[in-house]
Amino acid sequence: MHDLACRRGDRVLFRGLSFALNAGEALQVTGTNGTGKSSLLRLVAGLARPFAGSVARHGAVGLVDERPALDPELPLERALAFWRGLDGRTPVDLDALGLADLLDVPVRYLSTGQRKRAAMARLLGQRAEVWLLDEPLNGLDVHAAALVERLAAAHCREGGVLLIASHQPFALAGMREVALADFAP
Ligand SMILES: Nc1ncnc2c1ncn2[C@@H]1O[C@H](COP(=O)(O)OP(=O)(O)OP(=O)(O)O)[C@@H](O)[C@H]1O
Repeated sequence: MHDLACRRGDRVLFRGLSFALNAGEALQVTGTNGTGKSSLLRLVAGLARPFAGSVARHGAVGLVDERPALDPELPLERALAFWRGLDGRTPVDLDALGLADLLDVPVRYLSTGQRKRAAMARLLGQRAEVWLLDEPLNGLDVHAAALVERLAAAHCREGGVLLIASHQPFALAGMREVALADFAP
């Protein structure tokens, strides 16, 4: 991220944000509701264009936000199979994610935490080098939250890059933190 600025509607949310993440590094962006955390992830993902500055990425990007890209009408197994057809057949431990007993349940019936875990399953299958996690612990019970923290640590150990947007604490050794409010105009 180089000298990045973000505008939504007629308001500039932040400006002058520069940051570099190398392989294995993690950064948490913090800030109160509406400071622009999700907007920043969308800029980094390439889903929105910066008002100023630029983003450069190396490697594939996996974004997990509150909208899992899983067909709500399909049973979970088939919704995940759709992505396996595109992402490749990386084995994902659905048991560890607490999803093994839910494979016949339509995605629209999954609880908030179950949907989040399903989104993590898809992310793991994607094998993207860059993980962008928007409020990754939202809706998760303590066991699932600890699991996601372990998955994030493993991702970084394997040389992945991690950018988290959250106002909640996320336990990850060595993760740096930046407060988006410091870049308000
Ligand atoms: N398409 C849009 N047009 C205009 N304003 C928008 C648009 N999308 C988001 N915003 C505004 O941009 C601001 C930042 O939104 P964003 O979702 O990035 O914040 P956030 O820090 O992730 O908040 P939260 O902690 O509530 O998730 C909010 O005030 C929001 O209303």
